[in-house]
Amino acid sequence: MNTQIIAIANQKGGVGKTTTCANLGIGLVQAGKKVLLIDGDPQGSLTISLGHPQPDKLPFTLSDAMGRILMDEPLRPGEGILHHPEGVDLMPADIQLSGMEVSLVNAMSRETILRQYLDTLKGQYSHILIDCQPSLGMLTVNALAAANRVIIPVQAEYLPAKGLEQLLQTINKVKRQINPKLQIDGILLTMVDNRTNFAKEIAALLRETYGSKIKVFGTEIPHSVRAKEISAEGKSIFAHDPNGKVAEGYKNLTQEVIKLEKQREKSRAGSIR
Ligand SMILES: Nc1ncnc2c1ncn2[C@@H]1O[C@H](COP(=O)(O)OP(=O)(O)OP(=O)(O)O)[C@@H](O)[C@H]1O
Ligand SMILES: [Mg+2]
Repeated sequence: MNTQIIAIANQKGGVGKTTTCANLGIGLVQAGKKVLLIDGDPQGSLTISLGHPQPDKLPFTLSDAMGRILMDEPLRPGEGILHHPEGVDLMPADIQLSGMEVSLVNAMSRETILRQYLDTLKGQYSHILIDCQPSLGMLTVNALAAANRVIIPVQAEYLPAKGLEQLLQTINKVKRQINPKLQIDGILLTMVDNRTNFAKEIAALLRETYGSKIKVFGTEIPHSVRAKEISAEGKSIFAHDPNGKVAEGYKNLTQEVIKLEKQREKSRAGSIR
């Protein structure tokens, strides 16, 4: 299986990375895909939002898996992977993962430990989504080194000035030095309040500034309290508010993501022919 590995990254906090990871992941499951989510944040927000309120009580988390790779120790097939009732698999994270940031500093091939871990799982999934922490540290670099695609959620409420530049620089550096396959899928506007023109202005500004280089997804995720409620419920927006506008947003995003990979496959096939 040609596994698509998508990092959901932005070093700015609270822009909708985790919400997007969970709901795009479950959206892909509903579209018939086999999906693994990786919680790449020591805060464990993705783990919590998928029904595990105390990640530090879990017997095995991403830091254990990466530790095995670092120590060259074997992993059992699927070891520590949790199954969510809505059909998605999850490699959880807890606060121990913050220690990994330190362990990696002096490790050999430190940028590719996560990639090596995912290599052991790849054949089993059509899609692996990585929820990044809000920083550009070693864990995010590991996610970018493992991925072939990046989605950048941007909260439509603020002008994403300097931060985005820095993120794009990091992505380009990883692409140049470690992972030439890495491609930016696009910028995703989140928490869009349609009562104001702000999102439209920001989208226009983003397209003007980056449009020639980076796609801004046609889908925008609307702001809704229903989206805020889901992390406490441990379920997706599709289960919590199936007919709401956020569910519709993530459904459309799922279709855009699938369309992108089909387009790329086609152009690859075309260039081989
Ligand atoms: N479409 C939405 N409408 C309203 N609230 C939302 C929406 N999407 C996410 N939120 C809320 O905004 C907050 C931040 O979202 P989320 O945790 O997904 O962001 P994040 O980028 O992962 O944050 P962090 O950088 O801390 O990891 C959460 O409380 C979440 O419930
Ligand atoms: Mg998060």
